[in-house]
Amino acid sequence: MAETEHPRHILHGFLSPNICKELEFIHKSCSTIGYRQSVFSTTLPHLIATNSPHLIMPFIPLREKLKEKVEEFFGCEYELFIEFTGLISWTKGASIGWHSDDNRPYLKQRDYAAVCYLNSYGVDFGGGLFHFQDGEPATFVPMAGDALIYTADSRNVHSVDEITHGERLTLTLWFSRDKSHDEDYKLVSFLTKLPLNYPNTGSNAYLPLPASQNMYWFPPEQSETYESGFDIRCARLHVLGYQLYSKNASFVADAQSSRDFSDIILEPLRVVRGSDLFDYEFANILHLLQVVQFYHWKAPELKLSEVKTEPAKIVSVSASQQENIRLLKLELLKDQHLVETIFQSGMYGEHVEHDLVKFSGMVGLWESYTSNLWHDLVLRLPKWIENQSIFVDTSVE
Ligand SMILES: O=C(O)CCC(=O)C(=O)O
Ligand SMILES: [Fe+2]
Repeated sequence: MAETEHPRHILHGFLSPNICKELEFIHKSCSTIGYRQSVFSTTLPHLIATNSPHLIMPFIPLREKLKEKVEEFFGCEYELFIEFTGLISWTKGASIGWHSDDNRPYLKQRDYAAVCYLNSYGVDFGGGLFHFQDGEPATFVPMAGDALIYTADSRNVHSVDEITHGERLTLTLWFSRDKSHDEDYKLVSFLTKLPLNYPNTGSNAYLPLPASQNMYWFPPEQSETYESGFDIRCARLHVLGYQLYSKNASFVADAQSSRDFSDIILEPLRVVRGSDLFDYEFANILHLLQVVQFYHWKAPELKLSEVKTEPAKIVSVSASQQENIRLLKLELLKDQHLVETIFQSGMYGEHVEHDLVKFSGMVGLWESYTSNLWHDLVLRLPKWIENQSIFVDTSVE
C-alpha cells in the first residue's frame, strides 16, 4: 500500500530498451505539434485518424500492465479506466512549473498519472529533471525504461526543468475512476469506423494519411502564413541527413502555379542522401518518414546481408534534380537554424549510420512489420468491439 502523505512510486526498468526504441520510432514518424510550447505529441486517436491504427498495437500490453501496477500499488484493483495515453516529447525551451495533474476543472477526473521515460537525461537531452515539491524523492532523473507513478492530486505537486537541448520523450498515461472518461470507449468507436475489409491486397492499405498541414508546422504561431519556421516531418528527415525529391517541385516554383509546396509532400516523393537518390516512390511524406525512422530503429541490429537490398535503384542526382531538391527544402525548412535547435542534440547528436543501399532493403521489412501489426489488430478488434474495451487477448495468440 502506498505511503499516504505523498503516494508515489518508481518502477525501475519497467520498459525494455527495445520497446523504448519502438515507441520512439512511432513518435518520430507520427507526432504533431503538441499542446504547449516546444512540445510534440502522438495520441492514439491521431494514429487511428492518420490510417496508422496498427501502430496502437505496441501500446496495448503496456497500458494494461501499467494500469495493473497502478491499481496494485494504490490499492484500487479493477477500479480504474485509462483516461489518456500518449507519447509526448519536449524540446529546447519546454518546461512546466509546480502543478498537480488534476489542477484544472476539466482535469478533475484524473486520479493517477504514469510517466514512462523512453530516453535518458544526459544522453538524449539536457535539463528536464523532474522535481516533487514535497517528500522523497525530491528529484527524479529520467532514464530510459523507468516509470514514475503518482496520484494526480495536490499530494504530488511537481515540476519539470526547462529542456536545454535534445528531445525528451515519454509515454504518459492518466487514469480515472470515472467510466465516462474511459479512453478505450472512444478508441473502439474510432476503430469501428475503419473499413473492415483490411488488410486488403497490396500494401496500399497500410499507407499513412497525413493530417492537415498546420498540425506539422513549427512554431504553431507561424502556421497561418508559413513564412518562417519549418515542417516537422521534413525537419526530422533533415537532421538525419535525408532530403526530398519530387518531380513536381519545379512546376510549383513557377510563378503562375496556384499549387503549394505543402501539397507536394502529400504526393509521391523520393528520398535523397548526399548525391544519391533512391529510385523508389514513397506515397507521401509520412510514408517516407515512417520507413526512415524504421530504418533508424532497426538498422543497428541488422547486417547488410540480412536485408534484401536494391543497389540498382540507387542513382546519382542530376543537376536539375538537385535544383528541385533545393527548392523543396527552401520552402519547407524556412528556418534551418531553428530546425537544428529543436531537433538536433548538438554534442549528443544522433550517431547515425549512412547506407542508402541498406535503407533500400528496409522498405520490405517495414511492410512486413506493418502488415503483421494490421493482422494482429484485425484479429483482436471484434472482441474489443464486443467488450467496448481494449485488452491483451491471450486466446488469439
Ligand atoms: O514528463 C514528465 O516528467 C512530467 C510531465 C508533467 O508533469 C505533465 O505533463 O503534467
Ligand atoms: Fe504533471
